[in-house]
Amino acid sequence: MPAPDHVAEPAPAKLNLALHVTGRRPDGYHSLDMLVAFAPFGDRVTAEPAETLSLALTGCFAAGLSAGLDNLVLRAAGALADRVAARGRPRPGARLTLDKALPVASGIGGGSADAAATLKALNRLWDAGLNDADLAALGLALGADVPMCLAGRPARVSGIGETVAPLAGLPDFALVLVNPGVPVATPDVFRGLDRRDNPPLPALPAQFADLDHLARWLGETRNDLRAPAIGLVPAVAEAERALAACPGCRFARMSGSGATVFGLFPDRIAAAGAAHALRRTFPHWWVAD
Ligand SMILES: C[C@](O)(CO)[C@H](O)COP(=O)(O)OP(=O)(O)OC[C@H]1O[C@@H](n2ccc(N)nc2=O)[C@H](O)[C@@H]1O
Ligand SMILES: Nc1ncnc2c1ncn2[C@@H]1O[C@H](COP(=O)(O)OP(=O)(O)OP(=O)(O)O)[C@@H](O)[C@H]1O
Repeated sequence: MPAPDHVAEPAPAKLNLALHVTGRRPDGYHSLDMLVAFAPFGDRVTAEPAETLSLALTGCFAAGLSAGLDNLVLRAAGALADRVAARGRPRPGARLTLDKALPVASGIGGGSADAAATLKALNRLWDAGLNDADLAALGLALGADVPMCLAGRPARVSGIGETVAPLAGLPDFALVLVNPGVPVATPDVFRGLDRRDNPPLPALPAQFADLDHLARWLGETRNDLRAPAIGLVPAVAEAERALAACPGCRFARMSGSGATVFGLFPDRIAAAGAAHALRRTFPHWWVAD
């Protein structure tokens, strides 16, 4: 089969439905026990053949981001190009475009999702032949969230993010995401933790019967990064309260290290109604459904 001349990969927002900090390794990284899921929307990475690597940014959050070598898209592309070159092939290039729809440094893994989408896109464009385990190992070196973003489906995730156990499925729900517009640096939030030896997640049922079952189970869990994040950005608590008060919202919680808060709704009509009301009340917040 000839190599494709244009590859596009979605980079959906990652949600930490539950996040327990269970320890700290000698290198400073924290061991975590998490339930993660993915939104049906997010960024998008496209790749076309070219002599060298380059990156163009589009989308409503492009302005806040550098298109230089520090961008996780170019870091992922560079790491994969090195791997291809190490096998004796010429170092490949690509013209990459990142459509940045997710707010930056917002706890929904945008950079990690972009890195994962880039690895997948270029693995195909370059016919590089890396398997899922190779890609996950390469991805982990770019960010702890990249392996779960490569999997791209609901999972229990542990270690520092490298152990990804896909779940049979989650009940159907519709999502609303709210971000109060303040970027949060993940290391600052981990630094603010009072305790690092919390219990792991409670046992997962073989299957969740419905959204109310999932919401009850989530009620027994935590996001341990919530308190330090609220210490840095008090508006997270306001976003949680505003979402939880929307008609139909079954559960609301901060994702990752913040400041984005997700709300779970039974259907798209309830979610759209909540998003509309939130946009009117908080015109400066980012609201997605
Ligand atoms: C908070 C989460 O988003 C939950 O999914 C992730 O653990 C963070 O994932 P990420 O942004 O891809 O993380 P990285 O870029 O690897 O690390 C950013 C910083 O977060 C802290 N960090 C991250 C992951 C982890 N398991 N322990 C940590 O302590 C470290 O200070 C690290 O320097
Ligand atoms: N393509 C990218 N998208 C977003 N951030 C990027 C990208 N490339 C580099 N970065 C840098 O990575 C940092 C983290 O951004 P990101 O949006 O991934 O954070 P996050 O959503 O809090 O991630 P997580 O949930 O994994 O902690 C930012 O400081 C940003 O400058």
